Amino acid sequence: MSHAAAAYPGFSGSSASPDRAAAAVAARATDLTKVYGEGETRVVALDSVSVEFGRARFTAIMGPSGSGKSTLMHCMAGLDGISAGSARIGDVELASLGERQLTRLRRDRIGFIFQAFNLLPTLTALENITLPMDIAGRKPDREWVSRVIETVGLSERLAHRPAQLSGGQQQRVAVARALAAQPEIIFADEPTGNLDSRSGAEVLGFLRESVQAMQQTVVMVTHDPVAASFADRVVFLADGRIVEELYEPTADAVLDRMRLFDAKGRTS
Ligand SMILES: Nc1ncnc2c1ncn2[C@@H]1O[C@H](COP(=O)(O)OP(=O)(O)OP(=O)(O)O)[C@@H](O)[C@H]1O
Repeated sequence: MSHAAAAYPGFSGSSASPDRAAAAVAARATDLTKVYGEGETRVVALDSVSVEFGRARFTAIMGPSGSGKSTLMHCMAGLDGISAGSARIGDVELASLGERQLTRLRRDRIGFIFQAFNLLPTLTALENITLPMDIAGRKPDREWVSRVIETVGLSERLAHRPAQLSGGQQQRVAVARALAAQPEIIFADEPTGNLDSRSGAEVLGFLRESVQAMQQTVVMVTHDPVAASFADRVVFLADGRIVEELYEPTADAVLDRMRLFDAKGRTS
């Protein structure tokens, strides 16, 4: 049993294999470079990064603070422009889109889960879950939404407002909100950063379940080796470059790699 399976009862473990990585690609960066500032304040946050995020796969992005994790996610999600190279969601080249087209793409094709749950306090759990679809003028697929709500265990809490929910429950609402619209890809930035380990494991279990049972694609930035062990694959960044990948990671294997990079960082 993997570490993830031990941490999350009901979690059946990953059946993914590296072979499946060659299957359909949900998002792809090619020689993606992102530079912030100029002159003395110039920072190369991403240095010619090429990476594919497979469909119906759970990928974790790890690396030391400042290595470019959030930048990679923001560029791939169309939240930040790129300096050179290419970032695609499906077949769509993000740099070719205008601001309105980008907004529509984010709304219609991408789901987001942030460390701060970003729920609207005046809305109930159910209203928060269906809000993105309401804004997009899309009719929620009731059967699907019910399945998502059941999967994340919120059936008894739908009329509650965020303040009446625990942190773990609030993040489950955020997960359900991202899943309900059936986006092509979900980007999660430290989704368990504000949760205790048990709630965190639950939320990660639901994300894992959404990949396995619902063929959702998830890309998650995390510092936590246990969180990363729920993924099919871990991509390690250092100084804006991809330096390592790990398939079917265990928390121990992730920790080992992190120690290795720390040691290299100190000696280089
Ligand atoms: N808006 C910005 N303006 C200038 N520099 C930035 C900006 N955003 C990020 N950077 C720089 O780009 C580099 C990568 O930052 P990024 O936030 O992607 O790292 P990270 O790996 O997500 O870090 P952390 O784990 O601390 O969140 C850092 O050196 C950071 O200072």
